[in-house]
Amino acid sequence: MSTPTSEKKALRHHYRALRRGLTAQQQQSASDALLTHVATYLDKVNPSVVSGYLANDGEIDIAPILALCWQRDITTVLPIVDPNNTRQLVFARYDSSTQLRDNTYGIPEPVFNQNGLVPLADISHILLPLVAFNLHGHRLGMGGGYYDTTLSSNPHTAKLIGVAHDIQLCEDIPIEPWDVPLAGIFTPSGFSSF
Ligand SMILES: Nc1nc2c(c(=O)[nH]1)N(C=O)[C@@H](CNc1ccc(C(=O)N[C@@H](CCC(=O)O)C(=O)O)cc1)CN2
Ligand SMILES: Nc1ncnc2c1ncn2[C@@H]1O[C@H](COP(=O)(O)OP(=O)(O)OP(=O)(O)O)[C@@H](O)[C@H]1O
Repeated sequence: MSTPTSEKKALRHHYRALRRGLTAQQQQSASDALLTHVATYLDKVNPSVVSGYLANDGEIDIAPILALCWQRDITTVLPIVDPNNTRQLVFARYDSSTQLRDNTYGIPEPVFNQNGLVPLADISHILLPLVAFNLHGHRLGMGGGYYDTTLSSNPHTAKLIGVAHDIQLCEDIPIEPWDVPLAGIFTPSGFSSF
């Protein structure tokens, strides 16, 4: 029987393969185009603390965006998969001197250090890596439930903004009760807010 969970699994497989299939040149131009949209947005909203990610598995590379934040004195943080607490993320300060190590999924993340942690409540904007998205603010992530669980079980005021390649647009994303909606999405073709 097809369930939202099994449908999500099949969609994840499809959209992860699509983004991994982009050439290095397509990835580079996607990242360049994204930077121009985000730079305009940063000028407008002047965020205090931005959460990002380090691209993996064909995700669009936002390293230039994080570097731009540093130039503008905007604090940047990265998620850390909490090894002691299933499905929870914590957030650690990230700058050019941050020591990284690979997490359990092979994604680089800051070495856990109590002093470097930034409370979720202090984050103004979270750039969420997506596997697929629709234009109503629904998203499909990697399936760990990390962002959904963290954002639904801890108080926060962060604006949730997805980041994806245009080819990750999918109008039939199954919606489950715990899915936390996005306020907007950046793709190389622009910014949409919902
Ligand atoms: N770059 C990046 N960083 C991120 C995320 C992300 O999606 N992208 N996350 C967003 O949540 C968190 C990590 N969540 C992840 C959840 C599952 C898998 C993953 O590869 N799952 C395997 C199955 C692993 C297993 O259970 O054995 C797979 O689907 O193949 C990766 C990251 C935090 N950091
Ligand atoms: N708020 C929550 N409370 C309890 N379980 C949850 C919650 N959110 C997600 N889960 C669990 O996590 C699993 C993965 O959720 P889902 O398929 O929505 O992941 P995702 O949105 O792709 O992942 P992510 O949030 O990491 O980007 C679900 O099967 C569900 O069991």
